Amino acid sequence: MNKLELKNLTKTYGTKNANSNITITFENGVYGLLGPNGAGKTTLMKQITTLIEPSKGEIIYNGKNIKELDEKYRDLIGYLPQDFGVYKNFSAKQFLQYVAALKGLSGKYARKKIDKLLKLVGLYEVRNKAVGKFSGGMKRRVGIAQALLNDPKILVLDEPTAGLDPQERARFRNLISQMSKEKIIILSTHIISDIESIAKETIMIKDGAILMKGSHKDILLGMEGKVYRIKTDSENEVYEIQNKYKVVNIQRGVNDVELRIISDNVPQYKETKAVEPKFEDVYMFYFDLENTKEM
Ligand SMILES: Nc1ncnc2c1ncn2[C@@H]1O[C@H](COP(=O)(O)OP(=O)(O)OP(=O)(O)O)[C@@H](O)[C@H]1O
Repeated sequence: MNKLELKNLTKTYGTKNANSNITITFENGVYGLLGPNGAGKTTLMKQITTLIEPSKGEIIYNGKNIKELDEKYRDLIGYLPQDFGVYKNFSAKQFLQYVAALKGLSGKYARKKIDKLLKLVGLYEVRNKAVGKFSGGMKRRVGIAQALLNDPKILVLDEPTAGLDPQERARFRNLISQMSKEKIIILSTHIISDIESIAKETIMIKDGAILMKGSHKDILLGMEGKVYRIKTDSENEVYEIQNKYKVVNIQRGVNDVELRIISDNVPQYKETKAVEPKFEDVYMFYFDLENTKEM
């Protein structure tokens, strides 16, 4: 069994809540935390990894409070922080040996594990090269390898795909999917396509609180009948539509303009068509469109 329950987690700094009343149950699989900068994702991840103590609420792992489990709980965690740094002069292998030693792993077991992980993240061939010479994506992969050294049951990845190119991102998604059967994997991202392809459940966070959570399908269902495409050749209408509705996308053709909008009521324009919601619409509806597109 692998079950992690967050109950009413709240973190207060002075008069400000970095998060409040977060209640979620995680079981094996990938969970995506989606939200704009400052929404409270990092705070939540640090609470889960015990780096931040909640001001209120509790965390229960397999029926036991993690305060009681203490070291036993920390041994189950693998964490890739957002600001993960590596020692530039170390080779990938030396760096992993160093982290392994910090985690209390040594000898033949550690050596075997390190080789296995270097192969898993595709860095075995360059294992003796200085990490300082690695690309951003390669450094991120070293970060993922170090998070996996202790065979974690709970893997927490803060913005793991930041700075990865599309090929590296695809590789990363495959890696995560392969591991998700026997682990709880919690990852935060701004990138909708990360969530669409691997998360079994998405938790949308805004201003420190959960806005919505559910499967991709459940979340899209909530937007059913709210997304429309309007075509017009009148600039006045474009202006009016932009003022009246949340516009997700706007495309200018030679003779007309096509707008993708979100509305609770059917818009009354000549060329209006209801369309299938996409995850991007959901994000736009609740947050803003900035930072959501794959770079
Ligand atoms: N040590 C602190 N003292 C005061 N306020 C803090 C502290 N840490 C975080 N906050 C505030 O709590 C809120 C949530 O921060 P958090 O870092 O969890 O957001 P986030 O969603 O992870 O954003 P990002 O993606 O930028 O890391 C922010 O408004 C932030 O300014």
